[in-house]
Amino acid sequence: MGSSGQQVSWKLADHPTLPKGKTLALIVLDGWGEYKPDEYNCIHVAQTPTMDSLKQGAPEKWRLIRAHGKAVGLPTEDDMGNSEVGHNALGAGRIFAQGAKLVDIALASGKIYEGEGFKYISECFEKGTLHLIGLLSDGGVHSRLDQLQLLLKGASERGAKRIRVHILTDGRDVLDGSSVGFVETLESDLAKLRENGVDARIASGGGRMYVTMDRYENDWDVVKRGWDAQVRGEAPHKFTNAVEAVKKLRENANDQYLPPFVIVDENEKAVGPIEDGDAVVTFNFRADRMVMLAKALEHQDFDKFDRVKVPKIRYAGMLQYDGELKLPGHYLVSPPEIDRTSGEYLVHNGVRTFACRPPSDDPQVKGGLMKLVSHSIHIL
Ligand SMILES: O=C(O)[C@H](O)COP(=O)(O)O
Repeated sequence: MGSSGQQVSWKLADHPTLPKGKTLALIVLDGWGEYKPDEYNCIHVAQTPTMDSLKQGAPEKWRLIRAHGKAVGLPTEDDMGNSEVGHNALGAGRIFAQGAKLVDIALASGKIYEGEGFKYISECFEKGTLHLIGLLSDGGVHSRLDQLQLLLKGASERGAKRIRVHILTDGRDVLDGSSVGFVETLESDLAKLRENGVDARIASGGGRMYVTMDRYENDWDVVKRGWDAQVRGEAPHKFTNAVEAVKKLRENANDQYLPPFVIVDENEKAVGPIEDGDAVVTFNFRADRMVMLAKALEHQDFDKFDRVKVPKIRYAGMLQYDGELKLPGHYLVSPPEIDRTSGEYLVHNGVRTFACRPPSDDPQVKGGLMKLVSHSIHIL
């Protein structure tokens, strides 16, 4: 069965030019591409004799494929590619809307508010606080500021009376230093919500590479630093204003590595630790750097660090981040369902495959290009 529910044949026609019985290699070069040949293009400027000889040796066989924008299921042509969308798109044979686009569609249609995930968290709006945790930038790789803005508006219009945003500054998918502008924009949005009677504030923050957004279980201390600030309201730096916090902490660190901070009131009390009865949404659509926090928020038997306090909350991810682990159990938008990948076709047609990939790419690759199928050998 295909994703449309129709019976689809697995049979592949013989390729018009590729000979049968010969070995074929598919090699993915991460970060390699062609663009305007100017002095700022490092691949153009570098000595690349092997690639040059491949290109010049058989120009009739040389093809360029797009790895960004609409060709890989992103919302616009201005969206840069990244490893997750590339791994999902390669070998799918069709264009699937990726997380960023699925969230855009769900927000534009309002369907995000009709889904099970939003209903689940909104049960807390009457008595509890809505916490939004995620990357604050317009990079479009893990999250987008305009999606956060729409979610803030939509949630407050649907009953959220007290909102706390826990920000992670970027400087990796966007320019270093841009964090200040993003925090100013968010602060002005929150001020407008306050004018309309919603108690909305930034509660904590830190740089994405030092606070919360680790990946592949590389360093749980990163997640712990975020947990202490977001859940316990504890951090080495305390400020009464988030713009001031980011400006001050940038004196000794760039956006990616800002140390954790909490926003406190005039009595030095944190304004927004996560408490029993609260709702939490992690608003990144991309999975890899949110899975670890999702585990800490959701798993009863979590043992990667001492959480000290484990509030009884209702938690939803922007998307479900791991389909196999069903993590998190509640989410606002369903992730792309990528089926019938090229790897599956090869197996169904009796073509033996050998796949070799870095273990770090596992969560992304297993959904797309090299979806694990029986009879294919995978080496990590
Ligand atoms: O998470 C990161 O490090 C970047 O935002 C994207 O990196 P990648 O797409 O190359 O994994």
